[in-house]
Amino acid sequence: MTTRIDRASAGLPPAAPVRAVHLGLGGFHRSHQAWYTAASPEWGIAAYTFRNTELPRALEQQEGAYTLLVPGAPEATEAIGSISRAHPGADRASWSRDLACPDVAVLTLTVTEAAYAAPERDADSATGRLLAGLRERFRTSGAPIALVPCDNVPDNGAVLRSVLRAATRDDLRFSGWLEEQVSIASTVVDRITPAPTPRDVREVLDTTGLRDEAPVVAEPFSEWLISGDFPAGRPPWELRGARFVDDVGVYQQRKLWFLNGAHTLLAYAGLARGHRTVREAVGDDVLVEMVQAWWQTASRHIPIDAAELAEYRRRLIERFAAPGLRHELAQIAEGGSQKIPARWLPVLRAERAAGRLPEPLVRGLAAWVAHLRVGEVRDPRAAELVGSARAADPVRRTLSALGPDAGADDELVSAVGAELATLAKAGN
Ligand SMILES: NC(=O)c1ccc[n+]([C@@H]2O[C@H](COP(=O)([O-])OP(=O)(O)OC[C@H]3O[C@@H](n4cnc5c(N)ncnc54)[C@H](O)[C@@H]3O)[C@@H](O)[C@H]2O)c1
Ligand SMILES: O=P(O)(O)OC[C@@H](O)[C@@H](O)[C@H](O)[C@H](O)CO
Repeated sequence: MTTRIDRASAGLPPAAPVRAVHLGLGGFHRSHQAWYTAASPEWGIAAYTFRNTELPRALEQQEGAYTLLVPGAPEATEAIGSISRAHPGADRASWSRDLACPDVAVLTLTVTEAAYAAPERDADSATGRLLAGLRERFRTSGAPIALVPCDNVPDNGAVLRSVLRAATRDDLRFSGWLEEQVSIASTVVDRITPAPTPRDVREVLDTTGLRDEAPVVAEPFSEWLISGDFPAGRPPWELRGARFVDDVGVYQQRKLWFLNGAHTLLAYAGLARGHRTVREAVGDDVLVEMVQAWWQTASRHIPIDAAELAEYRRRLIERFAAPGLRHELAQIAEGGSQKIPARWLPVLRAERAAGRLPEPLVRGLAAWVAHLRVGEVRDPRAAELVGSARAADPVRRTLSALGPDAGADDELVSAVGAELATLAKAGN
């Protein structure tokens, strides 16, 4: 009979009082924000999923305790105890109570790129839930709070602010309170955290001797850059290396273009070449050459010192090739319509403005269209995109969905079309 992880079996202190709330409890929150918060025993998190009910149930049975497994760095594997309570998103009563509580100083979010795409008024959307909770706070204590979006979205703080403004413009008192009392930080977040699998449960049992139904596996590297104010205080995240900066802009571009941009290239081009994981894809010289060419192209448009970028690129290849982390290309390929605009388009536009056709992106876009034609497509716009990619003139129609300028660019459409034909001939 194996022992299940809980606070006592993991040697963790009792749950701390809740002073932070999280929306979008998934793998990344557990490997990143909860790990940073775990350095301080005074800050407990009440974490809410969106639709998942299994994860909060498992965490509640474990008193919030879970294992962060770090392959290749056994000293970094640890039991995390910063989640004091876990709730399904449908638990609206607790959500309202937590957000109304003046002791709660911080609300972090990992709600995927799609959640920021439009000002959603639907009560079940991330924005709807966020607004319902903030309205309760406004109605009760009115205490200040800081929102900390942690999704791979450029200017995530400014984007969240404009989503909230658009959704509340008809309510002057509430929107005035949001402007005055709700601070919104911008962040760059980084820690490669593949979607958890049943295999992780077995590995944790082998490593720690404890049964854990909610473990998470992540790489040793972690980064968190934050710019913004915390009017009601915050956990001392800097104890684990978070950095507070005036402006995250250039670091955001570096992360989104170099890391995430390369991931998205590897995902579509790698799947087309029969690979399944990032590690497999960076064992393929053709793909590494394409990623290096992408980085070379992106380097032209980012004001970071060449030596620093070279070191960043070297470390990325190391991180992508790390053994022990099974990062599925299919997972990264999900939601391309939400990811490509942030990861590739700024560089594509800058290159086109300079009269150049960036070869790695031509290949990446062709691989994306090929994926939409034959792959298992998971995307909030799947029906529309699959329809476009499988109709006549697929490249123009699909690129138009990314941006009208891309679809109207004859030279780009023709180059992507030629590449798509080459892929089709090669049997993909
Ligand atoms: N996994 C990583 O390596 C990583 C690294 C950096 C940033 N991120 C960011 O974190 C996000 C979550 O990643 P994850 O690995 O935790 O994924 P996950 O699938 O494990 O968890 C995602 C969470 O978001 C919720 N969610 C999904 N769609 C939503 C929506 N429309 N509105 C609100 N919530 C929604 C899910 O229910 C779940 O609670 C990513 O989308 C990305 O922006 C992830
Ligand atoms: O999490 P997503 O789906 O936005 O993107 C997939 C990966 O590119 C991403 O999770 C990276 O691994 C992560 O951003 C590294 O910090």
